[in-house]
Amino acid sequence: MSLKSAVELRIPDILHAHGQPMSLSDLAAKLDIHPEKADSLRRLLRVLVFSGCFAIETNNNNGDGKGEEESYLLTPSSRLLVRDKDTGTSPYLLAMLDSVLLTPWQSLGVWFHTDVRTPILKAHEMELWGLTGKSEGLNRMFNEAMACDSRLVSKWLVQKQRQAFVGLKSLVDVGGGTGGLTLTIAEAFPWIKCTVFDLPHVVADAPEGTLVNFDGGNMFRVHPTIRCRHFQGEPT
Ligand SMILES: C[S@@+](CC[C@H](N)C(=O)[O-])C[C@H]1O[C@@H](n2cnc3c(N)ncnc32)[C@H](O)[C@@H]1O
Repeated sequence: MSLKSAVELRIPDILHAHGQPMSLSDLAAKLDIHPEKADSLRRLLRVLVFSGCFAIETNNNNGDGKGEEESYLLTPSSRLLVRDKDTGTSPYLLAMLDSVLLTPWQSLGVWFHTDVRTPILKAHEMELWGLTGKSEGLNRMFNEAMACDSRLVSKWLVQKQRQAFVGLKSLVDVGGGTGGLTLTIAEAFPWIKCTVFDLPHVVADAPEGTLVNFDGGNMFRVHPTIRCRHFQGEPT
């Protein structure tokens, strides 16, 4: 939850934009937090330094051990939290730490005594993809989370695994979300007719005017005629 707070406060973006170690006082000023919370900010950052999310530098401007000030900087893991088109994974982190996914943990022990299929179903009386179909905000949050996760690997896939696409004329990404992965494939291999198949409320949130066709339906009821399928994650 400390990391979630840091992402909500956009600390990774601020440290990234600063371009050099940032002092606690500069960071507090930039965040515009309540003056009484400066020490709480220092404690929050300490926790995240301890877990390797941020690094700390101590500057002694006078060289006499007095007037030392801590400065913070990104590490390789927190660099992945900078909101960036290709590698930013903040949307994924925020979705995974959203109350809709944390609430089921509160009744995990009880769930073991029941015949209910998943802890999410037990807590919300509906599976995750049903819940996203009922709330536009939740739908968008999860679609962005899935897309940023896919973007992280999509460049590697089309550059390092090109042979997997040789000879393909068409491809359907079943459960392909809003096309985070398939858009990269379509741009890299424009001769492949790419389609994303996902639930209607998900494809409704997909970008328009791209090289990818979007088709909405339930994968357990509709079986498109295709020669290559991409699956990610467990079917619900
Ligand atoms: C782990 S996510 C995969 C996300 C995707 N690979 C991307 O890049 O965004 C699983 C996807 O399966 C979809 N899904 C779940 N149940 C489905 C069903 N019955 N029919 C079609 N799609 C379904 C969800 O809507 C979700 O987008």
